[in-house]
Amino acid sequence: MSPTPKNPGTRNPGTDLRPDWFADIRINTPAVERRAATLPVRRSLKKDWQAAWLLNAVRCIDLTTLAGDDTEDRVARLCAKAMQPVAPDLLAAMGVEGLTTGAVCVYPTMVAAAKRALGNSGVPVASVATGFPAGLMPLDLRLAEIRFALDQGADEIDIVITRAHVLRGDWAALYDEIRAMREACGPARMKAILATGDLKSLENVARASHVAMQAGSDWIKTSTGKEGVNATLPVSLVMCRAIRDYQAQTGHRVGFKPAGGLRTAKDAISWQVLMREELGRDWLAPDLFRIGASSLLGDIERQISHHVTGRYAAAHRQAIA
Ligand SMILES: O=C[C@H](O)COP(=O)(O)O
Repeated sequence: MSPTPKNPGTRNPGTDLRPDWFADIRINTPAVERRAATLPVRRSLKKDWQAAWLLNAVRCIDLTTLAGDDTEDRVARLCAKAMQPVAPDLLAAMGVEGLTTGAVCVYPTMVAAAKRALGNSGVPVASVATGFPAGLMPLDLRLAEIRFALDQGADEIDIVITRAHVLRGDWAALYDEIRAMREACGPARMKAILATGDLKSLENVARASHVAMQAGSDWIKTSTGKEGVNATLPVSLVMCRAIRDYQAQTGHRVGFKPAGGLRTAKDAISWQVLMREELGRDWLAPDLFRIGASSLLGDIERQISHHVTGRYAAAHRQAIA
């Protein structure tokens, strides 16, 4: 029997490096792909049920801007959207109050602007760090970047791993690097971006997931959004099963964040079905589930508008995100 689960929101303290927990992992890729293919059609969600799942997706979104031309003004507009992600008239029609996104996610130099814009709304600011997106910088600079983001006020840190450690099977190097990042994060909760599109095999995805959790990551995240292939359902299924195995071994609950390329309301529902069926209802809340997305919210709001009014809103009503 698994150890008793920890409370939501508590940190994952990690463990010593335990390669024996993942060394023998073999993945049946066709079986994973078949299972993943069932998820988008697993539930035919209609009307109120569909609206409820879409509203839940909104509260789990890390509303993101990670572009070279980001400005403080753009970040302020993103934050306004995070605090009021769906038009007030639509929410009122559904009897919903106080809906925000799970967080906003920005580059370190934009954290202070995001904190100012969000004020005391309670919406956390997540900062990417450690040489996002490639991570190819000396470790001391990557750790310094975490400290900079924290000084600016970041509540959560999304780190990137050195893909070469995974490709060479150097699990000790990967563990030590993530452990050092976790220590640099202090009280801020940490998401480890595995950049799964760079990892070459589902076995590597599973092994990197285990090492990231053993090193104390509070969430594991698929992608930066900048790889050639970003979040996919097969990769997400493998990562969720690693989370389940880690919980069975330790009792610690680690969150999951698919990111990159999630654009449609249908995506938002498919990934929630995955969480519900593989990890259970507790993984449908922002403490344990985030969707990293820059443009998903627009389609969700469009579908919610259709649900409430019977019409699709004009694009200008969903101008941001
Ligand atoms: O972490 C979030 C991703 O960078 C967002 O990717 P996206 O722009 O494809 O939604």
